[in-house]
Amino acid sequence: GQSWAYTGKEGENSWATKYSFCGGVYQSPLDFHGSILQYDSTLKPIQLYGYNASSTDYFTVSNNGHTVSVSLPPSMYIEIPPFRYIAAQLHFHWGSLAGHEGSEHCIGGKRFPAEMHIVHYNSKYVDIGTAMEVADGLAVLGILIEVGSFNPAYENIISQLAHIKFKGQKFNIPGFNVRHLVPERLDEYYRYEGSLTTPPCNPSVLWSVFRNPVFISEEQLHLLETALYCTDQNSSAPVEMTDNYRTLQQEGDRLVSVSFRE
Ligand SMILES: NS(=O)(=O)c1cc(-c2ccccc2)cc(-c2ccccc2)c1
Ligand SMILES: [Zn+2]
Repeated sequence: GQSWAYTGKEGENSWATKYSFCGGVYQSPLDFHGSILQYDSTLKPIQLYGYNASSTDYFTVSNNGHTVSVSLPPSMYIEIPPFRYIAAQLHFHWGSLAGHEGSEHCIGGKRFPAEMHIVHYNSKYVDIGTAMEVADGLAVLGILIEVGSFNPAYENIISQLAHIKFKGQKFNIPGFNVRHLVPERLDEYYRYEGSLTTPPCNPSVLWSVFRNPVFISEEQLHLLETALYCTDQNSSAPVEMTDNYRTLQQEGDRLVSVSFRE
């Protein structure tokens, strides 16, 4: 489709001219801060199914010019009663060597080094394109990423980035257990109604952002921040893929439900 970027003429302040939802309501990401949080005792632990993909399955890792995405099999899904949401793909948002802060959601004003999104669509819709167009179509899991010790699960993806340095490149990798990319506590998360954080910014996402971050090493983060380009292999003006996160949006009259007390 049309082009957009995170900086320059086609940066996020111009998204709304080409993608009207981006200037609309219920936009994401948000900063999870005291005054908009509300404890909700009815929020149950997120239920993951089929996340332990077999190594005979394969995932396709792609550079789409804006992020690195990993295709996921429809045998993977989550249940958020009363609906089942089928996995589609996961992808990342990160910063740069300069800033090292590239998460989209923030907690109490703290931006994390990076964030991973696992995108699912409501099984009541025939396909993801249809689901994107309706308010209850998508459910995205947000995983905040902190710097800590080396993470072998994330290495499954990070070790492949050299194969997809340029826009349009894809590479198949053996399936692995995606559960190991997700924090331990599936019962502690922030929940709100929001949107895609990239154009076309459809307000069709039920967000669940886990309270606890996962950890990757400084070297793994450095690779994520330096390996990829937004441009294709033949470009005469290569553009590094960094700072691919959207700024914080207005919560409007929205509250964010939290599944934990303190
Ligand atoms: N950040 S996000 O979670 O809101 C998101 C979801 C989906 C998405 C993916 C499949 C089905 C439906 C929605 C795609 C992107 C995206 C990121 C970079 C470039 C282009 C698209 C981002
Ligand atoms: Zn995302």
